Amino acid sequence: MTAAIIDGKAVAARTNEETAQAVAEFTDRTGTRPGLATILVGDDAASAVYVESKRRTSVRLGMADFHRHLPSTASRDDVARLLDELASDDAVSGILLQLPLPESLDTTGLVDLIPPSKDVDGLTTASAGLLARGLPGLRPCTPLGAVELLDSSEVTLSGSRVVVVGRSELVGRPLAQLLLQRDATVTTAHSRTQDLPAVTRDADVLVVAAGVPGLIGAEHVKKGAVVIDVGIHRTETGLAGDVRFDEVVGVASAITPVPGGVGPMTIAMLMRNTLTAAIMVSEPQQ
Ligand SMILES: Nc1nc2c(c(=O)[nH]1)N[C@@H](CN(C=O)c1ccc(C(=O)N[C@@H](CCC(=O)O)C(=O)O)cc1)CN2
Repeated sequence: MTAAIIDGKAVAARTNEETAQAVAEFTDRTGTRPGLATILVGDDAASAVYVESKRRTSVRLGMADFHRHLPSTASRDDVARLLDELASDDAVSGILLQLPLPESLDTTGLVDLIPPSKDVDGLTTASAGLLARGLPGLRPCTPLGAVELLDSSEVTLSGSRVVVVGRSELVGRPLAQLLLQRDATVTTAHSRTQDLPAVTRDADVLVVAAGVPGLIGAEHVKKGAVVIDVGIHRTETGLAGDVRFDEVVGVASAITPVPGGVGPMTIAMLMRNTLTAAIMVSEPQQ
C-alpha cells in the first residue's frame, strides 16, 4: 500500500482564496478592512520567517497589517503596554503574539492580556475555556488546520478512534477537544505513555504533535490509518516531521508531508480567524 498524500499547500491555497473573497465582501459591506497585528519579540530566525509569512498573506488577502517588533531585552511591561495599545485600537481585529517568547517572559500571563474577541491564535485561557465548554469562540490555528485537512480528505471523524500524540497547549490539548466535538473517540498519548506503539496502532486516525523528530515509524501505525504529522524540525538534510515519512507512507492510507502538510494550514486558519474576529465585532450575534 502507498498512502495518498494530503496536500496542505493546495488546501491552504483554496481556503485563502475563499477568505480573500469573504474579506472583499466584508470590506464592501462595512467600509473597513479586517486588521491583523503581529508581535515578534526577539530575533528567533524561524519566528521571523513565520511572522513575515503571516503578514504577507494577510496583506495579499486584503487585510490591514499592524506589525510590532520588540527587542529580546523587552520587559514584561513593554509587551503588556503594547498588547494594551493594540487591544484598544478599533482598527485591529486580531492580535498575535508569536511564540516562543524569550525565556525571561511569562508566556501564559502575556497571552492572557489579549482580549478573547481579538485572540485570533485561540491561545488565551479564556478561549481555551470556551473550547472546553464547546461555546463559540476563536480556536487555535494548527489544530483547526489539522481538522480541516481531515475534512478535505473526507475522513470520517464521528465514531473513529483518533490518537493524538502530544499534549501541548498549542496543539495536542485543543486538538483533542476539537476532535471530541466531532464525536471521535479520542486518546491523548504523551511522553509518559507506556507502550506507545500499542496505543498508536489502535488509531484509525493518528495525529502526531510530539515535537520529537522521527518519533513515529511503521511499527506505530495500523495498516490503512490516516496520519497527520504536525511536527516541523530543521535537520541537516532539510525540514522533517515527527513521522518517518518514508516508512509510514507504505502502511498508511493517507499522510501529510513535511513541509507542505499542516504548516501552511496554520496560516490559512489564522487568516480565517482574523476575518471571523472582524465579523464578530461589526455584526455581533443577538
Ligand atoms: N503565536 C503562535 N506561535 C506559534 C504558532 C502559532 O500557531 N501561533 N505555531 C508555530 C509556528 N508557526 C506559526 O506561527 C508556523 C509553523 C510552520 C508553518 C509552515 O507553513 N511551515 C511550512 C514550512 C516553512 C518553513 O519553515 O520553511 C510547512 O510545513 O510546509 C507556518 C506557521 C510556533 N509558534
